[in-house]
Amino acid sequence: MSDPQPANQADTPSPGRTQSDDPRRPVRSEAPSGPPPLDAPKPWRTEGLPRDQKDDGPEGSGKRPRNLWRFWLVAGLLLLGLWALLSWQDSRNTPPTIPYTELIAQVDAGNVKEIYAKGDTIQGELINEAQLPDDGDDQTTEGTYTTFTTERPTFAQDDLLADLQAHGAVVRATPVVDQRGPIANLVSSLVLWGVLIGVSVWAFRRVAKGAGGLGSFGLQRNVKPIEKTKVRVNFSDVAGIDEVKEQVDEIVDFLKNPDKYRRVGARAPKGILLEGQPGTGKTLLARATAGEADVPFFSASASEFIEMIVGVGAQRVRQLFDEAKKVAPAIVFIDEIDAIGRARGSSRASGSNDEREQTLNQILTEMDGFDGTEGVVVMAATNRSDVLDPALTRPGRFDRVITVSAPDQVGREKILGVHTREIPMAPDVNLAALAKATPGSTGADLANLANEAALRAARRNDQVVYQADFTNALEQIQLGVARSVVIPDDEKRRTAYHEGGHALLGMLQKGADPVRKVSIIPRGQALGVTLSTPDTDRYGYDEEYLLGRIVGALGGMAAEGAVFGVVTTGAESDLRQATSIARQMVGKWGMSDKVGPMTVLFDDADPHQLGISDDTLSSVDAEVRRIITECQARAVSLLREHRAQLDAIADALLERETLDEDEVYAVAGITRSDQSQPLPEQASAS
Ligand SMILES: Nc1ncnc2c1ncn2[C@@H]1O[C@H](COP(=O)(O)OP(=O)(O)OP(=O)(O)O)[C@@H](O)[C@H]1O
Ligand SMILES: [Zn+2]
Repeated sequence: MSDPQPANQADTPSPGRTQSDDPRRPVRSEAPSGPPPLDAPKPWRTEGLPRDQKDDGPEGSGKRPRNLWRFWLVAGLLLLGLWALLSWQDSRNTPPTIPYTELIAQVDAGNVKEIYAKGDTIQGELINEAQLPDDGDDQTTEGTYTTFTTERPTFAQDDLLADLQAHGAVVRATPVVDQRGPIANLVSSLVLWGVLIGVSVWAFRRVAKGAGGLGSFGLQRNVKPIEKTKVRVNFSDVAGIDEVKEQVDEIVDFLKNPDKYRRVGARAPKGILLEGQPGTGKTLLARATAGEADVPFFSASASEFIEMIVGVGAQRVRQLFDEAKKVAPAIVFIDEIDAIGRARGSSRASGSNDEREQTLNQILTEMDGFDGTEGVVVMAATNRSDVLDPALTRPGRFDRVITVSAPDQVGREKILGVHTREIPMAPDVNLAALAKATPGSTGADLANLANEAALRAARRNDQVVYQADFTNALEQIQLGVARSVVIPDDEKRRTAYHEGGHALLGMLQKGADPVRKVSIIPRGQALGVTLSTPDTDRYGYDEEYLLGRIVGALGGMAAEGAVFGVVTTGAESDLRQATSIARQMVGKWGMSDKVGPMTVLFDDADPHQLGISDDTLSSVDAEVRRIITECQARAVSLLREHRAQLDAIADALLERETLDEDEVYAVAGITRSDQSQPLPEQASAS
């Protein structure tokens, strides 16, 4: 799941659980052992491309085995040549073997210059050339010889040493004859060094290439080319974001009929920046644009560029654009552009700065280089357009920014429609109801929901998917996967009161999001869960609502305190959530008279560096503490006042473990109808 669920989820976790702390995107419901994201970003994507269309050229994915093969072939040939040379030299230099009696004869003739003996093997050199004896020994060769080798028979009784000395021959301990000629020695040492140096250079390059060029040798061929992809996704696969689709329509038209624009000297926008939270379909939209225009799609993830050694990122950018220009009209898509496009000096930039800047500069250079007639349109995606370097959004670069936001209820229904096209569904499936129950969900969340529902039917071996599959899948996604652990009775009771506290306060406060589900079945790290979601999509919140959220978040701890008089670790994430909302109220949304209407809290920056004084910061702390303390007092007093209702919910939870919306309101004796009055929708999403 790439995106938070629209759930105000209050739970009793063990330590270590993280929660979204932005109340505008109510709390993320974690499915701790949920499936991996459907579309995990890969550096170079290959999309739905039939095998035969894949560009699998010499630099394609088949590169690695091929180059290795060539390497071993060359190395093998070299070794073979060396071996042949050496044995030729050896054969030329190997002295002929003579009979021992011949040696004795030469010694007696005084013709032996020097002798080298090791054990019974004797080598030596004559003073004058002598005729080889023709004794039929197959080891002797015809002709004359000066150097020789021979074996001394073990039964020989002569005193060879005395004989040799008597005839003035030199007896040595080192070989008289060098077995290897000088050429062979030179060649073998050269080859040895060559191989050593070659192997180390090769290994170094492999390492230096990092992910880019594993297993290849040769630098230029190493920059991984871009998967050119024929896209088979088009606008019919993108739903619920019609206003955004309209904005890219013009680009589709330009890519389809570049001449129409060229004729009148009109230029296509060079860069389009798609901005929006994860999972809203930015990548999908870019691909669909390419699919709709029927042009090649080049996709790269910016974070991949900066994992390389310095210089390679820029080189790959150059290649990306070169490849695109070759087949223009085309779309170049750069995902996660904020990974390289963060404003300089920003604190959370990752990767080496040099590499980031070089890569970014290369992208800017490439974009500046277009005169708009090449037909290459650059699309980039980010979920943090606020941190981007202004150089990126200057005119002539990514000057068209399209915000892709989470779909509204109608949009969600359409997206569910897209993702259930291939799913056989029972007549009871009600996509509209599902869309209503999933405010804040993104396209990716909904795609995941549809898939999870289908998986449930498949596990049952069913032919069709029922509404219950969808609602159960949704529950699992929103609440987490149930765990089968045995919880001791007293802890269960405490959890029942803890969740009961959250639920009751959620139901009692005017304007709060309705409670949808309360459960004391342990899920993931949590011992229990209370889920509230709004009735309608909400885009902005008022102070009263936010205070209600804090009161509700503190409700679990307050209930445990009121009933058992103890504080447990179960409130950790509740406290984090409450604190986070309070801090943002004071530091971001101007909801404190003391601090006033100014921004003190910045997402990315240290307030000190921005010149916020310590005085101001400590008054923020004081205001946060005041808000939380007041909310806590309110939680405690509300629960005391409504203790009977709290007991009723806790008892029902102990008995049934999970209560749905109707049940929990019934148990508490609260009627829902007059509960929520939708707030006027505000357009400001940030
Ligand atoms: N508007 C939509 N219509 C249909 N399906 C959608 C839509 N939005 C998202 N999806 C589904 O969610 C998946 C993930 O979306 P996508 O990768 O395009 O999101 P993204 O905004 O690029 O996310 P990220 O920022 O994480 O890369 C898509 O492959 C698609 O299945
Ligand atoms: Zn809690």
